[in-house]
Amino acid sequence: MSIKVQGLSKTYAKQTAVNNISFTANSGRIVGFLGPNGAGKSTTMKMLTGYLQPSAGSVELCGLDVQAQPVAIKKLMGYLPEHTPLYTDMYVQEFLSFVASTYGLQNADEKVKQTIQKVGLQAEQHKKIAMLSKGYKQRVGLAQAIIHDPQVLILDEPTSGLDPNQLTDIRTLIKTLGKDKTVILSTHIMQEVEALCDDVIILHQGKIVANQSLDSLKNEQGDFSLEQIFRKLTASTTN
Ligand SMILES: Nc1ncnc2c1ncn2[C@@H]1O[C@H](COP(=O)(O)OP(=O)(O)OP(=O)(O)O)[C@@H](O)[C@H]1O
Repeated sequence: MSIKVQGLSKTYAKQTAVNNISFTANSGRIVGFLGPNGAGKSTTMKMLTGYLQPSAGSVELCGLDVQAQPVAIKKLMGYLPEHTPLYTDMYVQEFLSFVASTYGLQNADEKVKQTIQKVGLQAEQHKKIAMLSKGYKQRVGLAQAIIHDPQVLILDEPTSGLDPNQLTDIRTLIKTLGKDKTVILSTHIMQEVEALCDDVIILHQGKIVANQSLDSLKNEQGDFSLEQIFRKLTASTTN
């Protein structure tokens, strides 16, 4: 099992953003992490990657505790945050070489070249990151997440800001990556979930309201579209 989350909670001051959630995810599966704005998706993803300390509960990636082994964890997983913190004064190639060096990668130049090709940054590689359009900055974010070939990929809204052509390219890439990795991705685009995901976790007000394969969720809910199912499961306001 690549990801094991048990009793995970996060409270910011008085607000409970994530409320005692547990789930697992396996290699070779792409998990869609869905929920309305403010449901707790980004907060959960930050805890999965060790960037945020949970208020309670634990996360294991490939058998390692995220809090106890933060350095080992970084090598196992790639993370594309919602707002990618890029070194915007660096050139694309220079930045990716820097990232490769932080992982101590062998054949770093070759890895940088391959990654630039994978995410379609060839034409932009000699530009400063600050000069790139939003969609291309997103590609640099994705490149830094995959350059070390991690077993687990956590992608927070990976296709936000991409034009329709870029969307197709990046979805194809994520689908390919998902064949031998565990991918958790958040998105608000139901079409994307249909196109990419094997499994779906829906969060609502910090709690899990659905956690199953996409097929079983759709079968269970009869003739409803995924959008209708999402609305039904996230309609109540109990807080
Ligand atoms: N640093 C913070 N301090 C206080 N509250 C926070 C902080 N970060 C997030 N929250 C709150 O926690 C809740 C969950 O936020 P989170 O960003 O995890 O939601 P989300 O599901 O990713 O939303 P979106 O789809 O809008 O990106 C929200 O109510 C948010 O206002």
